[in-house]
Amino acid sequence: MTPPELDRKSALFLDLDGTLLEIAATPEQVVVPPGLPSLLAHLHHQLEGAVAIVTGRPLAQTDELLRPFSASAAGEHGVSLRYADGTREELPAGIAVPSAWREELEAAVQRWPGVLVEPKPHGFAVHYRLAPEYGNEVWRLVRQLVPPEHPWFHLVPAREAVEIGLRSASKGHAVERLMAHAPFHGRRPIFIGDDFTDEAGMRKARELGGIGLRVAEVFGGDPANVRAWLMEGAQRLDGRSASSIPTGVTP
Ligand SMILES: O=P(O)(O)OC[C@H]1O[C@H](O[C@H]2O[C@H](CO)[C@@H](O)[C@H](O)[C@H]2O)[C@H](O)[C@@H](O)[C@@H]1O
Repeated sequence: MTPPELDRKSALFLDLDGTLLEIAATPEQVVVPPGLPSLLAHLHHQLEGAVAIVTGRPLAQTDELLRPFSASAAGEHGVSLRYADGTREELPAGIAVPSAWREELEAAVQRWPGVLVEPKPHGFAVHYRLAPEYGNEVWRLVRQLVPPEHPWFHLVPAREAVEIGLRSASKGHAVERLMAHAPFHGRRPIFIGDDFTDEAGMRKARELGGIGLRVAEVFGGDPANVRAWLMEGAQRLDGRSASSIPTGVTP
């Protein structure tokens, strides 16, 4: 499948890790290509603000990574929302993975060298990319902690990781909420993602008359191709040459 052409009525919903950014050994080691924030800012200007980052990372961390670009966004797989006018929808701080579970996971990773925990304001991720031999044990423990029928929390499979997240949130819900507001309302949503949690965002984009693009299928699994497509879209929208876009982004 070839990706569609961006047009002035598009709205972009972009996942971060594995979509805009190459996967790194640990969450802290991701590298943001130097021109990416300005490319996003340029598209944001061209699409009158209809560009949102929809990520599993907390919003503060996302802003830090993409600084100075900051716009509409959903963090922690849809738990936190920020609209174009800066309004936030955020759950109370107390609605979070219970400290007993956090402590049990922190204690467990002491026995599993290379396994990392990533505490978030509401959720809690465990990464085994550096020690895949412990993947089964990680899953065994999180399944014990969070049974399938748990009313508030569920397990979110991720790339070489698993996260305990809030059942009530999803990237689909985030797309729906953002699409109900300016400047997204009335546009054609294009959701691009690479991971299990992105599927809900893609489904919602399709339900709302748009499209969902999997990085593996449409971009050969390579975030550089996603960035190149965004760059081409920006050029086409401008009717200008690549050199006139102040990004310096190299796919
Ligand atoms: O929704 P996303 O923006 O794709 O975020 C999903 C998770 O991404 C991060 O973890 C993943 O990327 C890391 C850096 O490349 C990698 O080391 C890890 O193995 C991946 O699972 C992030 O750390 C999580 O918080 C996000 O939920």
